[in-house]
Amino acid sequence: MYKYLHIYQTPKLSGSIDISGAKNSALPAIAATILAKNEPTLTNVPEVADVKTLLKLLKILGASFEFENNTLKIDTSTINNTTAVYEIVKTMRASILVLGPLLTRFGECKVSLPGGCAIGARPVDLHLKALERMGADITIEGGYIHARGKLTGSDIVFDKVTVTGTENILMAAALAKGKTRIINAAKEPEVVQLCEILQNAGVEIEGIGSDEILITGTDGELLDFKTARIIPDRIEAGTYLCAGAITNSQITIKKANPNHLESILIKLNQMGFATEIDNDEITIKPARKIEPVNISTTEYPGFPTDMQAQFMAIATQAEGVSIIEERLFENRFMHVPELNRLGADIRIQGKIATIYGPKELIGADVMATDLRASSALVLAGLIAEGETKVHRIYHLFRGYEKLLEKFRALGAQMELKEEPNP
Ligand SMILES: CC(=O)N[C@H]1[C@@H](OP(=O)(O)OP(=O)(O)OC[C@H]2O[C@@H](n3ccc(=O)[nH]c3=O)[C@H](O)[C@@H]2O)O[C@H](CO)[C@@H](O)[C@@H]1O
Ligand SMILES: C=C(OP(=O)(O)O)C(=O)O
Repeated sequence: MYKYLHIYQTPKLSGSIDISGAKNSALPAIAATILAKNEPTLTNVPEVADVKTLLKLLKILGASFEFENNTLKIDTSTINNTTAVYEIVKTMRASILVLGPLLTRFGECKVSLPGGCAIGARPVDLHLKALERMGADITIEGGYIHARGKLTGSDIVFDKVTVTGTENILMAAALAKGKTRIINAAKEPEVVQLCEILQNAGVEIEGIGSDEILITGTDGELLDFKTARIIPDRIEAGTYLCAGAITNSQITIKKANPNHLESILIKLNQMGFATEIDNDEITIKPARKIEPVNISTTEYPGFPTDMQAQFMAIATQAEGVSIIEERLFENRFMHVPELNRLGADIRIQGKIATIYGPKELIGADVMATDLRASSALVLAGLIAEGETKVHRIYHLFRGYEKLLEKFRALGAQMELKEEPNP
């Protein structure tokens, strides 16, 4: 049997929901526990498929953990295997995050080379070059990255800003001998949280939140982790705000961090939606007229690629022509043909999507292709006349905790249904 999401048209949403911890912060934070001498505790960890996949990988490596009520207590002192197998890595690219910590702690590891995925080729060449600069000997054998050697601090210049690349080098540098300078580092809030976790565990780090980070390694000494609370998921927060926007409703998200959502809020405001911030709560209000928008995805603090698909769904309802440029991933428009199946008029030319709005959407069968493309289809399904079935829904559960519960709390009508494999 396989599951699909059956969505009934829901003209208006209302009410409020809590935002979960960020998947993209939980993953590096969990990988970093490989560097621990104690048993670290992480709170506000989202119970999503990607987190469970990473924990499965750590268990295969020999770690043990308890994960209950969003609190993770993990013991990595028992790791006795340093091979991240293909069977796990193929289901989650972020498994590459164990490369830096395994190598720096054990001096040797094998990590299956992540292939391309639905949104692009996504090479890891920058991770590998940086580790080589730090003294690693890296070969690719039988589809595996085989890394060996003791790491020493070095100057790393990333040719492109890479989030998991920066995270891998931060973790590798934490136990290396000497100082590592990362130039052109990623500044995403998730990178900042990883720096803070490592700093609280005893690693000297300067330049946190800037594009130049200086890490003084402990020369092999394991770290004493303090309990850390995973930051709110800015992409989940943005997605629910988009649900308010596409249905032109007033809803409130709680336990969010508005500072991490600036570019998203600005674009919602430009589209005519007022937003009100009260500490960690954000309320979105209906627009008198939904205005078209121009968006170009870029690194933080710019507009996130992980919100591109959701804004495209809203743009189908704007009164005029919107332009969305995807600058990070070469294949991140897989939702376009599916939105068009629902009645949207979106045309792609290279990195640019032109969205002709407003168009009345009509329910249909659509196919989820990746995590955020799936969420855009759910948003479109809310306003599509009649019923929409979103297939291959497992993508969504990689990153949205309690998705059905949260949408239902806002008044949406949707259910998970099963049908035999075709
Ligand atoms: C688990 C996690 O945190 N995932 C996020 C992370 O992915 P991820 O860390 O994989 O994305 P990167 O920041 O590395 O990718 C940015 C760009 O650099 C390129 N690149 C990257 C590494 C490399 O070695 N060579 C190379 O060419 C990529 O193909 C892409 O075009 O940041 C992306 C960009 O904000 C987000 O969409 C993902 O949700
Ligand atoms: C692209 C994403 O995740 P990943 O980098 O793990 O594929 C995402 O969270 O939108």
